[in-house]
Amino acid sequence: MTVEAQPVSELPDPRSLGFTVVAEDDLPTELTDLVDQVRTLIDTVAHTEADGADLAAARDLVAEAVKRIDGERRPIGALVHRSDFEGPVGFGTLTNVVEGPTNPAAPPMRLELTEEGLRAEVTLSGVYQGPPGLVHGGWIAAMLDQALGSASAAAGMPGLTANLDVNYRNPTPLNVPLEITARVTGTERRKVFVSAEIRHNGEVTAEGTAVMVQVALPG
Ligand SMILES: CCCCCCCCCC(=O)SCCNC(=O)CCNC(=O)[C@H](O)C(C)(C)COP(=O)(O)OP(=O)(O)OC[C@H]1O[C@@H](n2cnc3c(N)ncnc32)[C@H](O)[C@@H]1OP(=O)(O)O
Repeated sequence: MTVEAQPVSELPDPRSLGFTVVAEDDLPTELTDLVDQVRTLIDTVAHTEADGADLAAARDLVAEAVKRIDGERRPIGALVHRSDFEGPVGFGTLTNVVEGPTNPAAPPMRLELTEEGLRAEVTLSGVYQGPPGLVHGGWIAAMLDQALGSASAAAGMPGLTANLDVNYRNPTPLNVPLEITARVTGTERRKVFVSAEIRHNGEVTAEGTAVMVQVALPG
């Protein structure tokens, strides 16, 4: 197998396909600060032992906050463009559940380009719990899928996951830094083969491989 990334310049700009695109740098800091605060709220609500009166007061405050910002909404499918990725490979969905910058349900994770592929560090709170003290296996798969798909896209070959294979090698703990790495390992026609790992303290806790299939875009 060989890695034959198509020239990035041949990829269409999603704006030309009718997608709404927001530049990440144009997202108001008030919005990204709010996302961080809501993330804290979710974790706090999930673990609180506050009494009924405080819970009722908090519910009313949250309801008031929702009323304050509810109104015009960006469309489902709106994309965000990261300026640190060159050209068309820098697009992702704004509310992507693993990495979307406006999605408080997403962990605070950001994949960065490296010489061989992509890398991120993330610490998952108890909101992502499966077994006691450990990250849910579905979330492990989701983070690997995101890293695998993004590695293919960052190499100029965006596509959809056709097959995802995950091996859970060791328990993945909550509330500690995790490292995620991913890279393209080969291509065959429209198929892109990718591999990724999650590590804690240098030890692999989970690894995944995927077949991404590049899809023809209308245009
Ligand atoms: C840009 C920002 C980056 C964001 C990263 C996001 C990461 C998240 C990625 C995802 O979660 S994507 C969402 C989950 N995946 C899907 O919803 C995909 C659903 N499946 C499909 O839409 C189609 O099955 C698919 C596009 C994957 C393939 O259908 P096609 O009709 O285009 O392909 P076709 O059946 O002609 O097969 C093309 C090649 O792929 C191979 N293939 C297809 N399905 C496969 C499979 N399941 N496993 C292995 N190989 C497969 C197939 O054998 C063939 O290989 P060959 O070239 O050797 O003939």
